[in-house]
Amino acid sequence: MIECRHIDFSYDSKTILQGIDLNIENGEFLCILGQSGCGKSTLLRLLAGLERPSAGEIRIDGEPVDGPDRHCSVVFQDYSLFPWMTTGANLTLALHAAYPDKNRKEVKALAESYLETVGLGGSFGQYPEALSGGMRQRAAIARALASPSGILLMDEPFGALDPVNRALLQELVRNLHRDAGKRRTVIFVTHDIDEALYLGTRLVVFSSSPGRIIADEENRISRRYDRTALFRQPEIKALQQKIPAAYRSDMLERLAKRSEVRNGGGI
Ligand SMILES: Nc1ncnc2c1ncn2[C@@H]1O[C@H](COP(=O)(O)OP(=O)(O)OP(=O)(O)O)[C@@H](O)[C@H]1O
Repeated sequence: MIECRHIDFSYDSKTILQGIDLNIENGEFLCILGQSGCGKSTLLRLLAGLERPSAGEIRIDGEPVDGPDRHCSVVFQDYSLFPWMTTGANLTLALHAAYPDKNRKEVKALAESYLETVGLGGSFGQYPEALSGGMRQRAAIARALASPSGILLMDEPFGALDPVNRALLQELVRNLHRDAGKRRTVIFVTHDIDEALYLGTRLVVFSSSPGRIIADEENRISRRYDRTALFRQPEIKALQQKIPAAYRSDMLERLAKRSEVRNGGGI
């Protein structure tokens, strides 16, 4: 379980996140939405232990996060692979760390099976630059899955993909999450509300300047239907209204504040 208690975060004097209280249960697929610059990636960096909160505390399974965290693996939009290593070597590196008792042959077989899982069988000896964007992102997902961490942090992982590859990878990640049950928690940043509704069992919306949680919605039916049927459900249609409404009210609030400041300043 991940607990964020009253998290504040600033860069220099600029407050990026303010008062984030968020508990995430094992097995959740939490999608984070919000305008550009509202601090979504910053929260992922805090969860991964790559930054530390200015105030508040993050705990994973009861332990405070105070450095790069072994519970988390990360997939970014720009394909988180080492470009100087083959796809296979990218995976075996993660696997050697995860399974120090396995020999080279066993680790290689395991890496090949992860590549197979994401539809990349046969790409073990290829370098990332020889793969298409969609293939690189599959390999990055395979590497994240190969690490023993139960928490997968995904930062707009499909943002650079064409619609067909995007849909295929959504399917892949959704199935992998469903099959892992409570063993895999996913925290997924996206700008795409429909992607969040298809993948997420819970959707959180951040306000901007500073980032605060302005909506927190459960999506109880996300795993019950295929894509076409899901988007016909009244619950999903309601969320398709509710989520943009949260964005709109945040924007109106900020515009109102700005005009208050202007009027106060006599402009
Ligand atoms: N290293 C840094 N130094 C100073 N400010 C930073 C740094 N990294 C990010 N910021 C600022 O922090 C704020 C939040 O950035 P972050 O990347 O978390 O936003 P985001 O919601 O993920 O945005 P996007 O949707 O565009 O990816 C932005 O205003 C950004 O300019």
